[in-house]
Amino acid sequence: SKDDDQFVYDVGVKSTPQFVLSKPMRFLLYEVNPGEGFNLRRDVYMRIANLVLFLNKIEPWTLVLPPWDNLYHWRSPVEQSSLPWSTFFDLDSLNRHVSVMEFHDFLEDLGEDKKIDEVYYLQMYEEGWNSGKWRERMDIRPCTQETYFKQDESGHWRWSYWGFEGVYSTNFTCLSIQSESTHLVPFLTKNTTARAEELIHGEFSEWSTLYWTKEHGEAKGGPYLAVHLRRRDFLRGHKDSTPTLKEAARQIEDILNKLNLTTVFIATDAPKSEFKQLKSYLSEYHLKIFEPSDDLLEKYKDGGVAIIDQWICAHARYFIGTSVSTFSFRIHEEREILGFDPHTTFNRFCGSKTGNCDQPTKWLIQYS
Ligand SMILES: C[C@@H]1O[C@H](OP(=O)(O)OP(=O)(O)OC[C@H]2O[C@@H](n3cnc4c(=O)[nH]c(N)nc43)[C@H](O)[C@@H]2O)[C@@H](O)[C@H](O)[C@@H]1O
Repeated sequence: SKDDDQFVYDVGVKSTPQFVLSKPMRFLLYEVNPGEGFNLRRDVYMRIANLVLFLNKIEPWTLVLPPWDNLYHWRSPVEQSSLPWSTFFDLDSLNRHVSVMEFHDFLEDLGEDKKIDEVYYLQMYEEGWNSGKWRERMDIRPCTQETYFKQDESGHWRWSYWGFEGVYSTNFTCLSIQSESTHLVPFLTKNTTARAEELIHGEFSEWSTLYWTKEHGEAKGGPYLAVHLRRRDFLRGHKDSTPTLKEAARQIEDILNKLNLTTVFIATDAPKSEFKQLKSYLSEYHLKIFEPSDDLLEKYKDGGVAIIDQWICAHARYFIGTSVSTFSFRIHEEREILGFDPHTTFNRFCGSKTGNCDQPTKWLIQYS
C-alpha cells in the first residue's frame, strides 16, 4: 500500500511483518530446468538469494519462491504437486537473509489479473565460449531451444507455472548469458521496467557470506558410519565415479574396520533389490536405512524424507558421499556447520575404475 511518499509492505512473514520503503518493491521469480533435483535446486536458491541481496543494495526486491512440483526423482505415490517452500523450510529463517514470499501469496497479491511483466529465458550462447576463453557477457538473442512458453491469440505468453492457472506475461525474451549472477544486477535494475516481476530461468555461480561461532572438531557424531550412495541416473551420467555395489561394499567395509565401527547408515535412491544386494555383501555388519511409515511419507513427502536421510548422515562419526552429487554436498555443508573435523566429512566413494579418485574440495567455514 502507498502511504504519502512511502511504500508499506507486509510480506506475511512473522519476523518482518511490515516494512517501509522509499521506492516501490520489485519481485524476482525464477525457475530451474525441469529435470533437476531437490538439492541442485537448493544450490540455485542460494545463488538467486544472493543476487537478490545485491539487488537490495540498490532498490527493494523480494524473491518469489517457485513451488516444488512433482520433481523427476520423487517416486512415491503421495501427492507432491505445487508444494510451497514452507513444506520443507522455515520461511522466517529464509527471510532473515533476503525478503522472500511464496508464489501463491504473490499471485494473491496480483489479484485477478495474474500478469507477470517480463520473462527472461536464460540460455547458453549458441557458439559456446567463443575463442575458448571465459568472458562475462549477456545479449538478447533468438531462442536456441524449446522453451515451453507458448504465445496465445491475444499475444500472452503462457507456461504451466507449477499448476497455477491463468498466469501470463506480455513480454518474453531469450537472453544468452555467460556470467556470474552479480552481473545481472545492472541488467535487472536498469534494463527492465520500473515495477517488474521477472522470471529468470537458469543457474548461476554461487557465493555467500557466512558467520558461525562453532569450531572444527567440536562435533564427534554417533557411533556409525554414514554413506550417501547415489544410484539410478548417476549410473548413466557419472559412470566412472559411481562404484558398483560390490566396490561400494568393499570401501564401506574398509572404513568400518579402520574406524572400529560395525554400524553403517545407508542413504540411497537405489531400488530395494540393489539395497538387498549391498546387504548381502556386508552381512557381518549392521546396515540401517530410514524407511518412513505411510503417515510420515504423507506428511513429509519425498523431499522431507531425503532431508531426514541427510540429517542422519550429518550426525554420523564419519561420512562418505557420492562424487558430484549436490545431495552429498548438502551433507558436507551441514557437517561443516555442526563443527565436524573436515577429514570425517569431505569423503566420497571411488568409482569402479582404478586410478583418479580425487576427494571432494573441502569447503571450510572461515571462523573469525
Ligand atoms: C545427474 C543430476 O543429479 C542431480 O542429483 P544430485 O546432485 O545427486 O541431488 P539432487 O538434486 O538432490 O537430486 C537427487 C534426488 O534423488 C533422490 N535421492 C538421491 N539420493 C537419495 C537418498 O540418499 N535418499 C533419499 N531419500 N532420496 C535420494 C532425492 O529425491 C534427491 O533430491 C539432479 O539434481 C539432476 O537433476 C541430475 O539428475
